[in-house]
Order: sequence, then C-alpha cells, then structure tokens
Amino acid sequence: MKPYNLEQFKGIIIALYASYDDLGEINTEAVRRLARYYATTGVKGLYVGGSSGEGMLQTVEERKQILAAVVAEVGEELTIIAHVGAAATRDSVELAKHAEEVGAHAVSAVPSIYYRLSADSVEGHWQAIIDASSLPFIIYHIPQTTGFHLSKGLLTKMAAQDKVIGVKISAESTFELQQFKAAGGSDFLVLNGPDEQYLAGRAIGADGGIGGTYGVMPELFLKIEMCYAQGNMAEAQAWQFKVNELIVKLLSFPSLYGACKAILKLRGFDIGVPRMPLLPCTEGDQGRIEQLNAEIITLVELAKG
Ligand SMILES: CC(=O)N[C@@H]([C@@H](O)[C@H](O)[C@H](O)CO)[C@@H](O)CC(=O)C(=O)O
Repeated sequence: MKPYNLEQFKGIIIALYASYDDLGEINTEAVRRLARYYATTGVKGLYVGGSSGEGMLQTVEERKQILAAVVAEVGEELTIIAHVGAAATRDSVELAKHAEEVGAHAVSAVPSIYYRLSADSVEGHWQAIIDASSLPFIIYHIPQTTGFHLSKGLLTKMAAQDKVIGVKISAESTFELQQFKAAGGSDFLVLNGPDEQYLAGRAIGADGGIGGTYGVMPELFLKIEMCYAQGNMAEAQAWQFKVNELIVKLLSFPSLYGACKAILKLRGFDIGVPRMPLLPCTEGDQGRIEQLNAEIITLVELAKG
C-alpha cells in the first residue's frame, strides 16, 4: 500500500486558472479570492499551474508566487496538487522543492516538452522531480500537447514506486484509462482529464477528475459525481450530457481559458485574460459569454434543486 492518504485526491479537483492583473502580471490577491470561493463549493482540491493554470507560460518565480498564495489561502481546506512540469528538468526540480516548502500535498508533471524524448529520458526527468521532494507524485499524461505517448510498461514501472501515487489522464481513450488503472493496481489513482468524459472515466475506473471547465461550473461536476456515487446512472448521464453542451459552447470561443475567465469576470472574479499566445475573448464575444453564463447559472440552480 502507498504510504499516503489517497482519499484526499479522490473526487472533483479544479484545474485552477491563472490570475493576472491589467498589465498581465501575476495577481496573487485575485487568485486567493478565487481559491477561497472554490473552497466553499465542496470540491476536493485544486490543481495549480497545469494547462488551465498556464504554468508553461510563466517563469519559475511566477509559478512559485501563485502556488504559495493558493496554499496560504486554502491549503488547510483543499488538497493542493502543484504542477511542476517544465521544459528543463532543473526548473521542475526547483518547483518541486518549492512545492514541498510551501506545503502543497503532491506534485505532478508532464514530460519535458519541445524535444522529442525517449521513454528513458522522460523517466529520468520524472525521477529527478520525484527525488527532489518527499511529496507524492502524480504523472500528467497529455499526449495531444506533449507528443509523448506513455506506455503501459513505463507506467507500470513508475507506479511500482511508493511515491508515484497516480496518473492524471487527459488523453481521450477511456480504454487506456482502464488499462492504466489495471496496471497501477488498486492503490494507484487514476484521475480523469477530459471533462466531457467525466462519467465515462468514473465508470471505467477513474477515482475522480481534474478538469479545466470545472472552474466555471464545479456544482455541475459535483452533481454528476453525486448521482454516480448514489448509483443513479441515468441521472448522472443526463447531467453529463447537459454539461457537454456547455463545454461545446466554451470551446467555441477564441480560447477555452479566455472564455472561462470572461465568465468568472461576470461573477465578480477578475483574473485577467490568458497570456499570449492564448487568445482572450473579444468585445464581439461578450453577448455569447453573457448568454452562456446565464445558461450555466440556470443549470446550477436546477442541480441544487
Ligand atoms: C487537453 C486539456 O486541456 N484537457 C483539460 C480538460 O479539462 C479540457 O479543458 C476539457 O475537457 C475541455 O475540453 C484537462 O485535462 C487539463 C487540465 O486539467 C489542466 O491541467 O488544466
């Protein structure tokens, strides 16, 4: 058995958006406010500095600032997973050490990006991160952006270490999810990445999910999870279908994160716009953003019953 409390990682974990001020600089006050709000929703935790968190678009110092602010604000109420993936292993190692210093609960990382890497190289990258702290490690598998296809063989080898507690799978194959769960064993966590398939992921073995659209509708993912946990598959499926219509709309804007940030701004959370090259919403998008926000709020009210 892994020598960690794995329960704290099971459930709905929001992939936290980056917070910037009007000049595009890190806004720790805004990220604290947002994290504080999420702590009231019933979600299990926050995934900081991942795809939604734009970690790859920030300096090491900026990433540290955000993580430290989030842990200081909600680290005692929510599980905080620090994504420390970077192109250079030494940056990831520095971020992993910092994550432990400030009190995060786990670290996670994609393979190094840009170079086409062998499995040995990615293993070495991850191992350096694992060895840099005493925190548990969650592999971040997102081949559509990194170009690295994690094999079942490497997954099995990594999962044999006590410190490697799970994998976050953003690849779309639920078959692969099931295979990784089987390979990792019963005390190995598998966290669903594609929000559109949250229920499918759960049904085939995921222990929860980490998602980039959860942040604008955590209540709806909690509803799907509640219906699933109660064995009410028909209702869970009906909610997943409703959520998927919203995701299709979110994905129709210049960038997903631009849309999510524009929606949060309407709700009083001004966390800026995404960094280039990610595109913000334009003035021309505003009407559709307002309509989508209203649709989400209506569904949240319905979900609360
Ligand atoms: C490819 C991608 O970005 N996938 C997202 C999903 O949450 C995704 O935004 C959602 O399913 C909409 O397509 C997450 O798996 C990534 C994530 O959680 C993160 O690190 O922010």
